[in-house]
Amino acid sequence: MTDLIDLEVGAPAHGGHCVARYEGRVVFVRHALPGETVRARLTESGADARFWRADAVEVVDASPDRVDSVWPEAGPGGVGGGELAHVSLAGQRAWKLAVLRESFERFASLDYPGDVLSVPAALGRGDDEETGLGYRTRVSAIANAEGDAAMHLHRSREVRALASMPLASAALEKTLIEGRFPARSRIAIAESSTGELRVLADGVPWRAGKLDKRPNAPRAVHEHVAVGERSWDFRVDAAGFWQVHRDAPAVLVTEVLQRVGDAERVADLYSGAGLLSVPLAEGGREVVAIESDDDGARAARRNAHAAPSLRVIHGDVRLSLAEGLGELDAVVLDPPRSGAGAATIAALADTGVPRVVYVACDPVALARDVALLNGHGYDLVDASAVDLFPMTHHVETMATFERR
Ligand SMILES: C[S@@+](CC[C@H](N)C(=O)[O-])C[C@H]1O[C@@H](n2cnc3c(N)ncnc32)[C@H](O)[C@@H]1O
Repeated sequence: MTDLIDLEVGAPAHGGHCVARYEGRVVFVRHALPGETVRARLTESGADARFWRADAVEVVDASPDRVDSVWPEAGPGGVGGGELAHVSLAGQRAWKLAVLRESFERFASLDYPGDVLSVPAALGRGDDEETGLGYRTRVSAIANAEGDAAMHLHRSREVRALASMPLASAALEKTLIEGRFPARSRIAIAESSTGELRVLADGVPWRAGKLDKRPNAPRAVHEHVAVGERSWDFRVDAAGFWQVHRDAPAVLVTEVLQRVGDAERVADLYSGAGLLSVPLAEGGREVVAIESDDDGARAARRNAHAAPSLRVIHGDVRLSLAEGLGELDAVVLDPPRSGAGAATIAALADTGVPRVVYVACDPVALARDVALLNGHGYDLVDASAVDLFPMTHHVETMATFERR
C-alpha cells in the first residue's frame, strides 16, 4: 500500500493535529487545517493500530487560514515545536479556542466560557500580528555530533541541525545558529528582559566557545517585570523555569492580581522563582509559595527578600497542602503541563479555600482538573486564554473558581 493518502480534514484535536478519517479509521494529520483537502504521508500506520498519524505534504484545497510556513524546518518530517507555523495568527487563536471548547465539553461537561486573545490585546495595546515570531526568551536544544544546535524530529529520537529558529528573540537565534557547542550536550539559552544572555551546555556556563567551570561562573539572569506603574525584579537561573514569551510575565501578573482580588491570605502553588508570589505579596498580603525544585525554591527565597510577607516552602504541593497552610482566602496554582491531578485537587479542596485561580498551558490537563474541582464543590466562574505560544498548539488559560 502507498504511504500517501488523500484526506478531508476535520476539527483540530489536542496536540497540534486535526482529525480525519480514512476508510473508517481515525487519522491524526499534522500540517493541515480544518476544512482542507490534503495529500498526506502516513507516519504511523500499523494494520492493527486504533488510529494512524500522517503529515500533510500537499494541499489540494486550502483553508483561508493557511499561510506560507514561517518555519519550514518544523514542517512535514521536520523538527517539533512549530506545528502551527502554517496557520495565520487569527487562525491559530480560532484553533486553540476550538480545542479549549472541545476539552471542556469532553472532560468537564462544561462550556468553555472565554476567548483566546493575542498577547498585545491581553496587555491592552490592541492587536499586533507581529507577535507571532521572535517572542521566546528561553530556548533549549541539543548539540549534534558536530556541535551544531539541533532539535528532535517530531516523535523521533533523531536530531536535525537548525538553520533558523524564528520563534526565538533575534539574539537567541543568532547564538543558537552561529554557536558551536560540546557534541551531544543539552543547550539552554536565556535572554533576560534586562539584556543579559546566558548559555548553558549540560548545565555548565558556556562562554566564548568554552565551558566555564569556575564555581562562581555567572549562570543567573535578572528579570524586570512591569505592569503599569508597578514593577518587580527577579533573579533566575538561566536553566530554571521562567515564562518563555517575553510578555508572559506581565500578562500573568496582571491577570492573577485581578483574579485574586482582595484576598488577604494566598497560597501560590508551583511558584517557580516567585513570578506571581512576589507581586501578590506587595502591600503586605500574606503569601505562601510552594516549589519543589531546588534551584526554583532557592531563587524564590532570594526573590522574596523584597517581600517580607512572602514565605517560601521548598517542597511538594500535595504534601504541603496535606500538612496544612493555615487559613487561606485564595489559592493560585500554575502546575506543570500535566496539571495538578486528583490527589492534589482533593488536598486543595480539603483546605476549604473559597477562591481558586488556575493558570494552565495545556487545555486537556486543565479540563480534567476543572472536572475534579467541580466534583469537590468548586464552580468555574470565569476563564480566558492568551496565546503565549504562537506557532505551537499550547495556549495559556486562566480560570477562577469559587466554592459553592
Ligand atoms: C509552570 S511552572 C510555574 C512557575 C511560576 N508560576 C511562573 O510563572 O514562573 C511550574 C513549577 O512547578 C514546579 N513543580 C512541579 N511539580 C511540583 C510539585 N509537585 N510540587 C511543587 N512544585 C512543583 C516546577 O519546578 C515549576 O517551577
